[in-house]
Amino acid sequence: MAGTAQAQEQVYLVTGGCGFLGEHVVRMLLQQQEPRLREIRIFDLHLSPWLEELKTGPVQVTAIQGDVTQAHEVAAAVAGAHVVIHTAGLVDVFGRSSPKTIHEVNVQGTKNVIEACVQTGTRFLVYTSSMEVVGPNIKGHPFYSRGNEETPYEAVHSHPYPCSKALAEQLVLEANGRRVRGGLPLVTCALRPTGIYGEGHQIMRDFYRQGLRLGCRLFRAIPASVEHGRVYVGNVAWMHVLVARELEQREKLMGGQVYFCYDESPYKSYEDFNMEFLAPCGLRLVGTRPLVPYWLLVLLATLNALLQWLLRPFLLYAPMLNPYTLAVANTTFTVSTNKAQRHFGYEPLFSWEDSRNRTIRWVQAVEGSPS
Ligand SMILES: NC(=O)C1=CN([C@@H]2O[C@H](COP(=O)(O)OP(=O)(O)OC[C@H]3O[C@@H](n4cnc5c(N)ncnc54)[C@H](O)[C@@H]3O)[C@@H](O)[C@H]2O)C=CC1
Ligand SMILES: C[C@@H](CO)CCC[C@@H](C)[C@H]1CC[C@H]2[C@@H]3[C@H](O)CC4=CC(=O)CC[C@]4(C)[C@H]3CC[C@]12C
Repeated sequence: MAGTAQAQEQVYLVTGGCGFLGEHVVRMLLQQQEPRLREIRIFDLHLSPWLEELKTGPVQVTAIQGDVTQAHEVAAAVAGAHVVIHTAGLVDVFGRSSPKTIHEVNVQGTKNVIEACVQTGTRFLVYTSSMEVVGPNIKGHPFYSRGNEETPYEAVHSHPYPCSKALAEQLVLEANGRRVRGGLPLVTCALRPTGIYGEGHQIMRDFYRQGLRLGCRLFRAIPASVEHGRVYVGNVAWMHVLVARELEQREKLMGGQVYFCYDESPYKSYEDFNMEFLAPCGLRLVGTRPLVPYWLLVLLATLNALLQWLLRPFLLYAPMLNPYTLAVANTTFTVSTNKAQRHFGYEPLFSWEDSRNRTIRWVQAVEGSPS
C-alpha cells in the first residue's frame, strides 16, 4: 500500500495549460504516463472545452480559471504542487496589448509564481522563456547562426515582449536556491524555444488564410538566405516534461540553467520553412528573391507602426508587419546545441518527418484543402 501511495504522489501545475504550447505539455504529461503523477492542475485565464475529455483518465485533471497577475489566485493554485511548469504568458509582438499589460502578465505573473513556490513550499519550477530574450537587440547586431547557450550576444531590448521575457527569465534564474517553506532550496530552470510550430499554431493558420485569399499564393518578402530557428511544439513539450521529471535528481547540474529548445527541424528562412507545410496544402511561394525591396518593407513596417499609434484611440490596428517583426524575420538566428542532451538526456521525441506530417495534417484539418 505504501508503495502505491508513494508511486502516485506528485501534483504538477501547468500555467497557461490551455495555450498552444501548454495544451501539448498537458497532453504529453498524460501520454507519457509520468509514473508518480497523481494530479495535473491547469491554470489559465481562459479554460478550453477539450479539458473535459481529459478528466476521465487515471490522473486527476483539475482546471483552474485564474490570472497569473493575481498573487492570491496563483498561490492557491500552487499550494501542494510539486512542480510548476510556467508557460502562461502574453505573446504579443504585434502591439495588440499595452506594454504595461505585457509586463504585468509576463514579469509580475512570473514573480507571483516564484513567490507562490516560496510561500507554499513548491521546490521545482520550469519556466518557458524564449529565444527572444537573446535578440535581436536594439543595436541591430546580427543574431547568430548555429549558436548555443554560451554564444556571446549583446542582449539589449526595447520591445515590450522580449524585455518582459528577459526580465522574467532573470527572475526565475535568480530564484534558484531560494529557501522555500520547509527550508529546502527552490530549483529553477528556463527553456528557450525558438519559433514554435505545430498543431495549434495560430500564425501558421493566419499565413494559410492569407495565402488562400491571395489565390493560393504567398509572396516572398525575406531572402531565403536568412535562416530562422524553428522547433516542433511536441518536442518543446517533451523537453518541459523531461526537465520537470529530472530536476529533482539533477538539481545541482540543472538548477539555474537555461536550455535552448531544439530538434531536427531544418534550418530555413521563416517563409521557406512555413512552405514545408503550406505547399502540401496547396499554396506556393512566389519569387526566388524578395519581390519588394527591403527599404520598402522597412517603410511599410514603419507606416504600420505609425498607423497603429494614430488609430489606437479609435480601433486596434495590429498587422503582422511592423519594425520589430521585420527585424526578427530578417535576422538570422539558429541554434545548434546538445546541452539538453548532456544535462538531462533529451532526444527529440518526434522526427522532422513526423513533426512535418503532423503539422500538415493539422493545417488540412483546420481549414480544409483548397480545391
Ligand atoms: N509561440 C512561440 O513561438 C513561442 C512561445 N514562447 C513562450 O511560450 C509560452 C507559451 O506561448 P504560446 O503557447 O505560444 O502562447 P499562447 O498565447 O497560445 O498561450 C499562452 C497561454 O497563457 C494564458 N494566459 C495569458 N495571460 C494569462 C494570465 N494573465 N493568467 C493566466 N493565463 C494567462 C493564455 O490564456 C494562453 O492559454 C509563452 O510564455 C511564450 O512566451 C517562447 C518561444 C516561442
Ligand atoms: C515580414 C513578414 C513577411 O511575410 C513575415 C513576418 C513574420 C513574423 C510575424 C514572424 C517572424 C518570426 C516570428 C517570431 C519568432 O519565431 C520568434 C518568436 C518567439 C516568441 O517567443 C514569440 C513569437 C515570436 C516572437 C515569433 C512571432 C512571429 C514572427 C515575428
